[in-house]
Amino acid sequence: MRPLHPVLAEVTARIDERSRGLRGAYLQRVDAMRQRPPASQRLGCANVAHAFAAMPGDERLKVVAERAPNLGVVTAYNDMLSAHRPYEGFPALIRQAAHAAGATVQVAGGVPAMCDGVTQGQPGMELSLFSRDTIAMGTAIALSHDVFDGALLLGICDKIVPGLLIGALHFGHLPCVFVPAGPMSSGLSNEAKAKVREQAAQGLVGRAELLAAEQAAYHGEGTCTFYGTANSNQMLLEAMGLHVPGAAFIHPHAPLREALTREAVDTVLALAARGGCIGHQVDARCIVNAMVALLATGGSTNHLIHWVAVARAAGHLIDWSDFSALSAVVPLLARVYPNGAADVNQFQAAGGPAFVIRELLQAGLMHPDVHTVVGEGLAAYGTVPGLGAQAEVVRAPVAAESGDAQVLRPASEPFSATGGLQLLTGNLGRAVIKVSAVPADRHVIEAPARVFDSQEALQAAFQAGELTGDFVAVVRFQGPQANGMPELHKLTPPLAVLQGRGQRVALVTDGRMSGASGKVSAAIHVWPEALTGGPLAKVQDGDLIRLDAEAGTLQALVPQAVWDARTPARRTHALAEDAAHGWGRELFAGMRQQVLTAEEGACTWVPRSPLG
Ligand SMILES: O=C(O)[C@H](O)[C@@H](O)[C@H](O)[C@H](O)COP(=O)(O)O
Ligand code: SF4
Repeated sequence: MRPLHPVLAEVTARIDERSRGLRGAYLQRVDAMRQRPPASQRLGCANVAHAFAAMPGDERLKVVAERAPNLGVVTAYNDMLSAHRPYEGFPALIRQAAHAAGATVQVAGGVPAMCDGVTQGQPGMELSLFSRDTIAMGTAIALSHDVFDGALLLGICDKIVPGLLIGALHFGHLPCVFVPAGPMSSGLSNEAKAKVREQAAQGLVGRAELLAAEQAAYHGEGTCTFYGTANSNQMLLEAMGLHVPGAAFIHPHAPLREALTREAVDTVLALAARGGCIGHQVDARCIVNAMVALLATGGSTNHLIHWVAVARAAGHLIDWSDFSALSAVVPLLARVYPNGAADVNQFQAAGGPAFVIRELLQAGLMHPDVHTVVGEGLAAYGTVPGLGAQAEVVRAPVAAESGDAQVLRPASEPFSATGGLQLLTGNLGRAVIKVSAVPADRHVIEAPARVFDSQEALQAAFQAGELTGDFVAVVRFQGPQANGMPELHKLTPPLAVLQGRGQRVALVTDGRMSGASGKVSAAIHVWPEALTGGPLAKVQDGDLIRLDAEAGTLQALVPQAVWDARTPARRTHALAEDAAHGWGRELFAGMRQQVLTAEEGACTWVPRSPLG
């Protein structure tokens, strides 16, 4: 194993340095909570009676008189996400496993979970980003009953894992284990699905054909099989040691899935017995390992927002310059759609997270000496699980070679020498771009601006055949304060059609894209956002815009005096009203008011700093 790469050491050290005060105060609170007596001794009699009133008598005795460990489950089960549908039966299985181990279990609470696939391109998507901190608050409400010796967190998709993690980190004294449910089996490939979408965008196929293709792609229980935000969450939880090793990408109804869930119960009980807790586990090295895992796999751009917020919840301050510094030395080891043709099942079959982690550890590109839920050291996550003779989980080291060199590469011969995510700076603000999914000849785009104040306006211009020649689509007023920073993934098919016709196109927006977005050059998460007078509000149709992912720049090539003389545009009253009403958007007005910038994690619970 090579020594730790100096850039990892340097980035980790600077995170520790800038976070010293925040992290120190956080750990003080964690340790004070850890020193208290067990729940049934520290709460008042009425509290204890209420907490365990509904438990069967023998269990009540165990937890109150015999001080058996009591586990809290926070579940994001619902029928809306194919990924979360399998969770319906998990609590019963977890209860069974806990009883077998002499412990008790209570479902501490449920949290909401939005399916970004259902809301993509719909008004509901404007609640999506804020659902993350709503889930964090729901997790806190569940755990605030304060009668737990450990927690099991059931969640997979986009905002749900970050939300559960942010919430649980505010109970950093607890040992916590995430319990995944696994991916859907492979259906129509993501590339074939995208092709039908582009045909539909051109009117070449009708709704019946498009629906048939979509339903052939999304056809059963489990997480969608592209490498979007949900599956990036799974990869990062493995890299943080917050799953039992190799739990991420096993099908929900595989026999091994049940064994892994049972193992998670034993694991959190053993962690509690050792005095482990999530607050100490998620240290700066753990956060850097997650950042590296994201970069090495071309993971979702949403994690450039969410993991800043997750880090903040544990008292760490990270920013896009940290990601950018790591991206310069972390090789791209995986090509999974949208960064390639394969899906997450093929990624798992080729070696999966275990292969990536083993390769990065060998190359000195991950911290090896970290806390995990199964013990000290990340090497345990370079193994793959299987089912033993007694239906128990057995593990073996992941294969030395990749099972498919088109999907997974060793660190010695990566797909590219740098990670797939790039910071952009310039007179249009700070932004990020995922280059790993963009053809190399589209990494630099210089073309006239076409300015839109909504995604619908761009779609209408496309349908009217107005988007001719080369252009940079500036879609603004999509920031967190404006309308909740929705994903604009519905713009991928029209822009991909135009790119396919040979037009050189790019997107620049203060909004987000989906983790499933890919082949069109997109500078996203631009801040300061247009609503607050940020530079995008000054861009006018015809301005020459240069997006240069190689140089890391995003510029309006407008004479300085002209630029300075411009007054930032304001969105229409109709757009402002639309962003504030309907679909419950009124309920999130407070979050739109106090949300921080994308680079500060779009946190809604942290006071805004004067710079923000
Ligand atoms: O960030 C993400 O990964 C996306 O939000 C993803 O969760 C969402 O479901 C996609 O939009 C679905 O992809 P399609 O819209 O292409 O089906
Ligand atoms: S991956 Fe996206 S579309 Fe699929 S279930 Fe999760 S949130 Fe919904």
